[in-house]
Amino acid sequence: MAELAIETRALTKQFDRHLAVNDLDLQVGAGEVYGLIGPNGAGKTTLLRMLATAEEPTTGEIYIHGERLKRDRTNSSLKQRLGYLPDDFPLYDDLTVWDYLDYFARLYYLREPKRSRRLYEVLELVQLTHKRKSQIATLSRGMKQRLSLARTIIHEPLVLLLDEPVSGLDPIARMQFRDIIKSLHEARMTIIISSHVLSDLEDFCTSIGIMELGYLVESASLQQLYQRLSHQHILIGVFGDVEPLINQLKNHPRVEGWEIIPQTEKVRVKFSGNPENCADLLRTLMAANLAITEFAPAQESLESIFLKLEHKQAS
Ligand SMILES: Nc1ncnc2c1ncn2[C@@H]1O[C@H](COP(=O)(O)OP(=O)(O)OP(=O)(O)O)[C@@H](O)[C@H]1O
Repeated sequence: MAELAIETRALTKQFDRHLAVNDLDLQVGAGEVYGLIGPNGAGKTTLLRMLATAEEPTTGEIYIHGERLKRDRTNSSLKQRLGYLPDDFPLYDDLTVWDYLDYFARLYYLREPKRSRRLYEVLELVQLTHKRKSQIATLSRGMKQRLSLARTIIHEPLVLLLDEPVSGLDPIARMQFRDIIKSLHEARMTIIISSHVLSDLEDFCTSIGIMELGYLVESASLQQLYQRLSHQHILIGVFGDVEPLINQLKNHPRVEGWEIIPQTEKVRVKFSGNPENCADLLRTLMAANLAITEFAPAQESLESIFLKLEHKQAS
């Protein structure tokens, strides 16, 4: 893995007799978008709050870019590198978008002319430039969430911690939020984003971690997950008789099974392998002079992969 942006070692948080986060070793590489999935009460918020120094760990350690993070006053510059969007942060309805962001920029000691420049920059990024003079009360829910994100990044943090930022947003608002996350990812920010629904995160995360009952039960890059578990189907069509196709399939080491689709000249093939193996199968069929009319690999969704891992709640 590249340089670690976030690392926790045996991180634990206990509330009375309840372990909300349990002996957690998390590693997030610099520049990753790490999706943290888990059902209600799994410990996601508690973990993010500890990473944001809003909560004191009971035991264990946190490192940000290799530097030990503490809640005391010893490392204020390190804390400046963090941006935290809690799931319930209030907005001030009476303020305009501009005044709200300006207020937070001042809290971070941004001075003019840099402050205005930065405000325009973040407004552009969250697509709210045209709303800068509007009162917050008049914004849609999606716009309010984008404004909250703008506040969270106003001081150009290196690490962004987002607690369920898309829950409650409609599909279009989600898509807009996702596009902004993609831009932040391109700008090499490291992002942890939590949700209790995998499908919210799957298409823009580079890694996924699953929490259940305070434990991190899975943590891997998307690529690793696909490689580890991906069994795919390939729909193959031939012109004419399917028998010669079946004979070829029998001899291919990556073919695990097949099913002839009734009343068609198509076969659904169960296949284990990467895209290169897939290309190899197609080459073999062509070399055998089969009249292929269709060759359509379909990758399994992450959701069904997780169901196989039996993290049913998280899916
Ligand atoms: N301040 C607190 N005092 C006591 N218990 C707490 C406190 N904060 C969290 N907990 C408990 O710790 C557990 C983990 O809660 P947490 O909010 O971290 O989960 P979560 O995964 O973020 O869930 P959600 O999706 O509901 O936000 C829960 O059982 C919760 O009741």
